[in-house]
Amino acid sequence: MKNATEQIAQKTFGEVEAIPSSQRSATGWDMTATWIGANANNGTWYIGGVIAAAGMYTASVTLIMVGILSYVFLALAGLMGYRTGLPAMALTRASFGLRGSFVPSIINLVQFIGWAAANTFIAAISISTIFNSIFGWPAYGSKGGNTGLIVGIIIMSLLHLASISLGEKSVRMIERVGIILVIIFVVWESVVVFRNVSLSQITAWQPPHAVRLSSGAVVDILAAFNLAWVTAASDFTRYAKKERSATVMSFLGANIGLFWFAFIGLTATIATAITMRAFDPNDSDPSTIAIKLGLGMIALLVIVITSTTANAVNLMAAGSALTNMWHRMRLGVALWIVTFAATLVSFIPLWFANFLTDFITFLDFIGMFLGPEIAVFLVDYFLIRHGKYQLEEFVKVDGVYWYQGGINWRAIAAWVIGLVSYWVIGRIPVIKETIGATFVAMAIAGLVYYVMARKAQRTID
Ligand SMILES: Nc1ccnc(=O)[nH]1
Repeated sequence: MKNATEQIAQKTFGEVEAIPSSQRSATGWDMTATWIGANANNGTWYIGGVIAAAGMYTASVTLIMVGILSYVFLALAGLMGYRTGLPAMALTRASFGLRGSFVPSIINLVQFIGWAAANTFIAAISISTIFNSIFGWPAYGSKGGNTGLIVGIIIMSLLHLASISLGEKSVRMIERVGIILVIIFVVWESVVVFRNVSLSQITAWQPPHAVRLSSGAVVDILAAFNLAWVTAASDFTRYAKKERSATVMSFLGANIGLFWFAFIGLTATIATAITMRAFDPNDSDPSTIAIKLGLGMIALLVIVITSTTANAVNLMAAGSALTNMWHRMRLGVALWIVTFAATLVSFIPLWFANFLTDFITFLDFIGMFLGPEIAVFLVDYFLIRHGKYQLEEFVKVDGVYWYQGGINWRAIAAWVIGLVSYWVIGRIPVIKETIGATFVAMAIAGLVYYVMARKAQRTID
């Protein structure tokens, strides 16, 4: 125990709260359900439709490989949260420095608000399409088509407010009911898809040359899509009772949600392209497909519910990032702020002609910023610190994680090198055609950080 003078002498920076094992209640099933719920939604369906532009074979092989690799990173990040009890952004204090962790925190705040807005907009497109078919409102993209979108955004935002104000329990309830509706809908839709076209037709279909996506482009799209969850992992796994739940179950849940929904989006989009004899990646919207295939009202329900559950995870992660920077703010208040911000951001695509282009740009930024960041904090925890962080150092000015003035410049440098690499490598044709830039940039950032951090450790020893 420190005496009073020592405590005054020891200056602190912010606050972090570790969840002790006595307060942990999340089971393996909760972890699986959280990550299935996170990925079993409209956005995943939509991304499945987007990668259809690479053809069935490239799209599905890439989907599986990138999913497995990305969610190994999710499991590793989840393990950090489980072992320490700390939220994701507080954990980056150890690698980036107490002050340096503001960089990952701001990125997380922006990207999770961005995701909530993207999912809201994707849901609003669906809602407006359904209003068009049921009430004859002008369709998305035609004159007056914004009315349906605006109503859709408002419906989604009210549901977000309801889900955060009622707290975690209500989200869990929505999740449980939602998953049953989703299963019914998805089975139904699969039956309709395969009644109209055969699997062999789907695998034989080739995208038109003008819109064809290379395999590297698909890797980068999917990597960004999947890695975006990694920086939220600890926010949830720190409540897990068992290590296996935090790691294996998160891994399984995220992959199940991803494969399940992206495959439906993929096959349904190709099926639409075959039956309509025209391919449009914007057709990947589930309700466009639902209506073209003769489904309707139930699609609306499923879309709204699943987007709400996914966004509950996004808003929680954004709120948590805000509290790492603004420690006097309670999580509840932070949640209200990020939810309002997400509502405002959801309206932005209304002013741009093509949501798909905006969305791909958003993913490009995520891959560039997050990939190298994830590489740095995983290398720091597992390789530099050998899986041990000292909890009491997380708030100490001049402590182990203070580095120079609160910033670990080595982490920042490795991260910047990683993101410049992403930018440069992504422009090399052979990379674009094959493995994509994201994982290469991660490897570079991780390696650079490892070398610099080891060198620094040796000089101290
Ligand atoms: N793939 C995703 C990552 C993060 N947030 C989402 O809503 N979706």
